[in-house]
Amino acid sequence: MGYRDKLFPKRWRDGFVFAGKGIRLAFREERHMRFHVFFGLAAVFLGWLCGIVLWQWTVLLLAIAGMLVLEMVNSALERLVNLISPEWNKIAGDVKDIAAGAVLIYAVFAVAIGLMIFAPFLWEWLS
Ligand SMILES: Nc1ncnc2c1ncn2[C@@H]1O[C@H](COP(=O)(O)OP(=O)(O)OP(=O)(O)O)[C@@H](O)[C@H]1O
Repeated sequence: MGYRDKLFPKRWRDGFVFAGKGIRLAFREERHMRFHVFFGLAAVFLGWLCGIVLWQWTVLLLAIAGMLVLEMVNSALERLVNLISPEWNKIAGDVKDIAAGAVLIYAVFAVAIGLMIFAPFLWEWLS
């Protein structure tokens, strides 16, 4: 076993490679994922512009990461449902709807968090 394999075993490296593949796939093939990445980056830029403090960065990054993760889980579930049940099936539809509902709930809270962090800065700029 080489020095590199001892430090970072091949199965760990493979894990990162597969995860990276999944992230690229979601970004390339899922429109909503690109939408969330765009708004996440816009929020980070706005945070930098406004000079938000550490706790605000923490909350903002948690909200963005949560949104991206949830969207990816939703996309994975959609694909799994399409694989298992390509025909119409009530339970298959329920699974997709519940997962989509979870994304919507998170998105509403993420927007609320964004407003709570940035509204005071926007208010100051406007007044
Ligand atoms: N196999 C199925 N059986 C029953 N209902 C389904 C099935 N597939 C989809 N549906 C219903 O149609 C809706 C839309 O499904 P679809 O696969 O187009 O997902 P989507 O949310 O539009 O995906 P995308 O994120 O790619 O736009 C689901 O939320 C569900 O209500």
